[in-house]
Amino acid sequence: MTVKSIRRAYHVIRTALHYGLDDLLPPKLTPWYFKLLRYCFFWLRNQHKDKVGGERLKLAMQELGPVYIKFGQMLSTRRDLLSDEWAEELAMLQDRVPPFDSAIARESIEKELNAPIERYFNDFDDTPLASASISQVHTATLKSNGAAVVLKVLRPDVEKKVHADLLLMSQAADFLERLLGANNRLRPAEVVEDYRTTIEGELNLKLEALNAIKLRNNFIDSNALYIPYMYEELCFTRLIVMERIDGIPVSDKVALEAQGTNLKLLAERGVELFFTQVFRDNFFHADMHPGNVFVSREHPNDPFYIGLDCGIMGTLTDEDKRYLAENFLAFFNRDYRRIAQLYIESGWVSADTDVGAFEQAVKVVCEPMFNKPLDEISFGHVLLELFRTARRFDMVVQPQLVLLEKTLLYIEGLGRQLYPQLDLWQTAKPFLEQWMAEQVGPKAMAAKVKQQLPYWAEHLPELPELIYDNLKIGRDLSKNQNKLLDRYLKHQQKAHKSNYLLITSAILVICGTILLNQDATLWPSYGSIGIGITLWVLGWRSRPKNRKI
Ligand SMILES: Nc1ncnc2c1ncn2[C@@H]1O[C@H](COP(=O)(O)OP(=O)(O)OP(=O)(O)O)[C@@H](O)[C@H]1O
Repeated sequence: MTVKSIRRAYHVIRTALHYGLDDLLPPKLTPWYFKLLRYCFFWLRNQHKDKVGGERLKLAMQELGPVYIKFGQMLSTRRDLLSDEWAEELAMLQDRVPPFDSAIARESIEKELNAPIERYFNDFDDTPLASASISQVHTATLKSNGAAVVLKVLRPDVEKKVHADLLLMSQAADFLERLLGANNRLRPAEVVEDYRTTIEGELNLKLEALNAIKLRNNFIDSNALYIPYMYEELCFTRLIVMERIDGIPVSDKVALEAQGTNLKLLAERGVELFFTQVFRDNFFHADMHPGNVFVSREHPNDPFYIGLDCGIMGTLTDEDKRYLAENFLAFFNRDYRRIAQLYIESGWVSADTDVGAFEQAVKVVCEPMFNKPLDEISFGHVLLELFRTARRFDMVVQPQLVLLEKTLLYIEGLGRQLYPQLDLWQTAKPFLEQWMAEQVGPKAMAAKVKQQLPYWAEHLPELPELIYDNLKIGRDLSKNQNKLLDRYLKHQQKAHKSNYLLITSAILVICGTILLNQDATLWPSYGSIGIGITLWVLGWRSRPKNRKI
């Protein structure tokens, strides 16, 4: 421990005591050394008795600086952990920090470029366009083609500060974990680990640039989302350069209305975008707060979103996606047993969970939602309630699902804010239905077969040998057995050989037919069908003639 980290630890403890955060722990979880600490710092203690717990936590985090502010913002999205009042209080934390000296910004930029700014840029503006806790944004124009760009550069020493604060946070979380016991639902260590992954991702701007390039390519032909062009050759870990955009902040409804933006279309496109990113591309922007989303100024009748800051992206496994889609469909069918089973099948809750009790708990939270008309039901809210319930059954936190739930809640909130009559179910249904159809329809089967063809191509030649080896073992075993057993084995050998040929022929014919339907090149399809038919004839001829042994 360095002197600096001891001083920081003291600052954190003093702030916590000042806002009476220790009082928020249940009395039975207050060990003697806590009491001693309170006694030693009695003059500092709880000067904000009049304020509620959430507000006290918010003020303390505000005072502790950027890393804690970002942590508070992240906590505010964990509505599966916090009550709505606490979450709303923490969501008010503002990540506004004074800009750092432009001379330092210049120095950092030149260090990354390994050249003076003037070699690549004209009109570099020393006054930053925006300044946040992790980075600062400056405008300039590219010397090579005069394009308007922005330079995003990390704050000096931000990595060191983040890591020092993260270390303290994880120590505090481990300590709390011990106080609360193994079966606590708050899981502070897990929450801090989650935060570490997020914030460490934000410290690597190159990663943000690569995410933006991928997302831009996914939506290159889209009329719903635009991602600014990244100048990849000028992107590094501590500096990225991208096209400068000119849009209206999505939260500025007055400006959007003033230019006659089609808000209904815009709201629907938001929901469409979310489902396309999740279900089509499996790559979604997971930090869609208002500062990162803008709306195009041109063609207000055909508006599109402009997305910035791709530092936090989410992906789901194919299984997670399927369970998720099935969860929604089971919810709309009011099939609560299926929901409970899905949580167990997916491994989100442990296999020994009492299905009946879980089903009941799900029913209690979901059933009242149907008191509203179907089009008013929020998918994000459904997920949130399901996760809250599942946590009571010790759901293992799935960070990717929490990201998804948080993004969904935000997109739906945004959609409703832009166009209060937005019919979420009608907008989302085609995506879910199409995706489910693709999962079980002939297309999905063809895709699976295509995916597995290399495996079969590799292992099919080994099959006869494997079967032969198996039979040989059987034969060796039977050498000393009686004749009947010998005859039986011979019969089985023939049957096995014939079955193998018949099954292989069926696989080849099915594959060939599916490939033919998929407009694939003709020769592999016909070849596969031809070989299939030949094997079928061989298999049929080699089957055992006598049914009796
Ligand atoms: N390509 C761009 N064109 C125009 N303005 C931009 C561009 N990129 C960023 N900005 C401006 O800079 C602000 C901060 O950018 P960005 O969100 O990428 O930074 P950040 O440090 O990650 O901030 P936060 O932590 O709040 O997300 C944006 O809200 C926007 O106003």
